[in-house]
Amino acid sequence: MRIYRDYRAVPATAKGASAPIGNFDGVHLGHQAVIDLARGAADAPLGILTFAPHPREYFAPDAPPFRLMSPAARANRLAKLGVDLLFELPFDADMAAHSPREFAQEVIADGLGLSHVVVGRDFCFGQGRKGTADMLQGFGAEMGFDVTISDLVSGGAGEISSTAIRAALSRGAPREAAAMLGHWHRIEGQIIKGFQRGRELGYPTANINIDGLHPPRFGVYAVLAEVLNGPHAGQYTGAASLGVRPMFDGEQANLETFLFDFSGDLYGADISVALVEYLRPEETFPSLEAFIAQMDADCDRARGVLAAL
Ligand SMILES: Cc1cc2nc3c(=O)[nH]c(=O)nc-3n(C[C@H](O)[C@H](O)[C@H](O)COP(=O)(O)O)c2cc1C
Ligand SMILES: Nc1ncnc2c1ncn2[C@@H]1O[C@H](COP(=O)(O)OP(=O)(O)O)[C@@H](O)[C@H]1O
Repeated sequence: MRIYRDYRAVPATAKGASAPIGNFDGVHLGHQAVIDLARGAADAPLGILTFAPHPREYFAPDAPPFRLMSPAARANRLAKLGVDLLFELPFDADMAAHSPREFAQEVIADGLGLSHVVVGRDFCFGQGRKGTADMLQGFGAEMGFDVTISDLVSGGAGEISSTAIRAALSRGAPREAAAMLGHWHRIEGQIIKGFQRGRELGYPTANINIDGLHPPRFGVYAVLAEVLNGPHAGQYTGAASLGVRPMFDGEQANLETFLFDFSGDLYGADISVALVEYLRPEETFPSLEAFIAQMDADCDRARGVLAAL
């Protein structure tokens, strides 16, 4: 998958793609359906037209974090779906100032040269969100690209949306989130140094920062982990603690993963951690012995959960 960030500098070899437009936060089943429509619509490379940062982050930079995934995690997921060309355009003052017509002309037609575009029925675009899916179809007829308008995909229990997935994660229901995502909810990042306490407790953990991401319910989870690079790259099972570590008066929330049956140095590698089951909230314990006994019990339970998958 090739990634382009400047719509004014897309080479001729990357033009002509068939692409859905959207934020694709989570790359959930609804997103996958529009991606499949774009894949099937034209005999052309499969593209994605998306933005980074998310437009809501641009317009409301101080709002609480809501993203399900970082742009890097989104790119990894899209590459796995067979996307050829990712147009990850910066959402900035220049982009926000495009009227619907200017966006269609300068970005879609001239910049990316898309042959086919797929958007959902509720799609809005351009300055002030004034552009609609029907307007885009009109621009396409004029400017030379086809537009498919997709109906919204619903799951068994209702509409599939990033909002509903966030709500499931906030409740500590990662399986409900996974049913809407079509895959486990994963948190990805680079393994950073913590306070080096874990190894003394017998539970060294691979820590990642969760800044900028929607926080799932804090607590202990059974997890599937993938170390993405470095000498220990591979798949692991584990137990992870998401939160602020009240036992040690932590403040900065992070995700700390203990990998089963592993020892080695993981600092600097990237890890992708899939939340499978919520086991319990974070707690404080009267002694380190009691804390370690609880972590032993957590790991036994997590092994059972993961063995049953
Ligand atoms: C299975 C598991 C359960 C945990 N449960 C708690 C908990 O209930 N309360 C808490 O404060 N920290 C909990 N933690 C986080 C540990 O406090 C943290 O990983 C440890 O202090 C290591 O910190 P460090 O990586 O900064 O050295 C848990 C960690 C694991 C792996
Ligand atoms: N089974 C394991 N699971 C997770 N990390 C491990 C494991 N074994 C060794 N490590 C290494 O130990 C480091 C964590 O040790 P820890 O004492 O918790 O320090 P930190 O506070 O920096 O997280 C990890 O980043 C990794 O390099």
